[in-house]
Amino acid sequence: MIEAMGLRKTYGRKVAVHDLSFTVRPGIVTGFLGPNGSGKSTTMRMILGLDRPTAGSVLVDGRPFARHEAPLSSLGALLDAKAVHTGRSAEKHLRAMAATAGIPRSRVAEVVELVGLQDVAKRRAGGFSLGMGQRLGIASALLGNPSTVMFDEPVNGLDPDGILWIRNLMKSLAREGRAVFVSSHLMSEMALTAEHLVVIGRGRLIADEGVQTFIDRVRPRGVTVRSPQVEQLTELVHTAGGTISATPEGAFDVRGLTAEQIGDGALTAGIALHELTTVRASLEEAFMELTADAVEYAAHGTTTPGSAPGVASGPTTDPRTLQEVAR
Ligand SMILES: Nc1ncnc2c1ncn2[C@@H]1O[C@H](COP(=O)(O)OP(=O)(O)OP(=O)(O)O)[C@@H](O)[C@H]1O
Repeated sequence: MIEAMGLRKTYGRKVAVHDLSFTVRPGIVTGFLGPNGSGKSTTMRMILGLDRPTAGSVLVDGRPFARHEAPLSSLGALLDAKAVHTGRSAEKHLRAMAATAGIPRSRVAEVVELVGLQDVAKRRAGGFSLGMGQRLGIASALLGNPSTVMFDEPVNGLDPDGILWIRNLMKSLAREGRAVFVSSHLMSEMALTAEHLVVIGRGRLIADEGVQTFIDRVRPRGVTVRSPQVEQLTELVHTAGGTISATPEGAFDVRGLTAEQIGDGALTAGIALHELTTVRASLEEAFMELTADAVEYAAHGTTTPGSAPGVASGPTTDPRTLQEVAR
């Protein structure tokens, strides 16, 4: 478990991280998202004690990481997979790490198998491909059987097989009850992997909430409707102030009205509907919208003056209900 409390980091006059507070809980994958330069690496470095906070503090399992007697058993981290430039074999590299940390040798074979490096464990790690290096970095992070794992951009540069492997690994580490904290630029990947999100922009907290809650903060993209009564449907939508356009799949994309409004209006007007689906924003669309100007937004639960553009309260529409329109 990671608890950041009022974390702040300045470099000269540059404020890289502003009063950041969040918790990474056990048993779930928490995604750490933010545009480039938003302070993710700086935050991770402060968690590991590699950078000292200008203010605030961060605890790993209730203590600063540096104060743990067996740090590798509390937090395992992969910050830069390319950092493993070693002339040693993967096995020797892991054995040396284990010996330094007082971890039994038998654990080396376990992690080698866990990350699927058995066949190449005796090969020089310096000659590893990016994917193999990534696996070795993860093996190093898991060596101490830590209760918390933290990975910075673990899927960068990996092929689809490697990405799938990392996704499944993260989920299984969380299922084992570990706290998993992972940053990534790949939103579609995060949507599949993470249950919870910590989102920052320009060093400030934008969201600390479930993935679906985050997505629901932006307007749905529209409503997909199928109906054999095209003319009546079109008239209904236009009269209520919505827009309607045909999709290549033979359905209609309705904007400016909710599915409930369309459904109720169609019922009153006697229009048969064969499909009525709200199209939710993707995580990527929500992320782009909510981090577009990070300074304008506040963490969930706090307010900014006026309502932040893009933060949904439902589509704007004709104040009349569609039943009224249909009558
Ligand atoms: N050692 C440093 N000296 C001065 N400024 C720094 C230093 N490290 C980071 N910064 C600045 O702090 C801000 C946050 O950087 P950081 O690397 O933490 O962001 P990030 O979210 O990890 O970005 P990316 O996704 O591009 O890796 C950036 O503006 C960066 O230029």
